[in-house]
Amino acid sequence: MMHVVHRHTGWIEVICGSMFSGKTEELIRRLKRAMIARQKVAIFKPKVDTRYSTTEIVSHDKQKIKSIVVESPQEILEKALEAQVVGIDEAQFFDDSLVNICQKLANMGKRVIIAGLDQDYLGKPFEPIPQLLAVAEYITKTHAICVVCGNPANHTYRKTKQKDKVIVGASNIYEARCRNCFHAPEEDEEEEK
Ligand SMILES: Nc1ncnc2c1ncn2[C@@H]1O[C@H](COP(=O)(O)OP(=O)(O)O)[C@@H](O)[C@H]1O
Ligand SMILES: Cc1cn([C@H]2C[C@H](O)[C@@H](COP(=O)(O)O)O2)c(=O)[nH]c1=O
Ligand SMILES: [Zn+2]
Repeated sequence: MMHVVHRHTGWIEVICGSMFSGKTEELIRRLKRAMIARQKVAIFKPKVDTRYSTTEIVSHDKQKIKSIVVESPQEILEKALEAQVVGIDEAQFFDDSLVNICQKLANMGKRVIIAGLDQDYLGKPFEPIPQLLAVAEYITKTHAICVVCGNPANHTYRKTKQKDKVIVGASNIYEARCRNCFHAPEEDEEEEK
């Protein structure tokens, strides 16, 4: 009879959705539960996001958890060697090398939980989240509430005319909108003509 040995495996979980949809709250919830179970947890966020704190991940509703600020995905790999669970917030601000690094971490037997925006303010896919969705074992799509009509919101509307893809901000610049109430800013400009 063949004897199959089941090796402990790691995996990738992605939490994605619009701004204000509860990605960070869900990430914090999962990480706190792992900590309660005395698992070794390492939490990271990119240097570009210093919105609320440099030492913590902070949700829009002020829930917090200690985190390490890193400049690159390679730094996550180096600093997560001892961890059983790896949390990464604002993953859309990392370059595409994050995908390979998360695969490596999962192949090392770690649980990797990633939160990030799946679309930018134009409604375009926000890399590297779409690539991470392709390789993840588990995917959670979170929804905010459309501030115009109250439907589930899958989009992030930018209230200013800034055109850079990356503009760090919160409700001062952005709002959650549903499919019906969202339109890309170019459409605003068309209407103004
Ligand atoms: N339009 C909205 N819909 C739902 N929650 C909102 C909205 N605007 C602000 N919030 C707040 O944002 C919180 C979610 O924050 P957070 O987890 O940081 O979201 P994300 O990481 O997806 O941006 C909610 O619990 C709520 O307090
Ligand atoms: C849509 C969009 C957002 N951003 C920025 C704005 C915030 O700093 C983060 C998202 O934070 P959250 O935890 O999901 O609320 O991303 C951006 O730079 N470009 C965009 O198109
Ligand atoms: Zn709406």
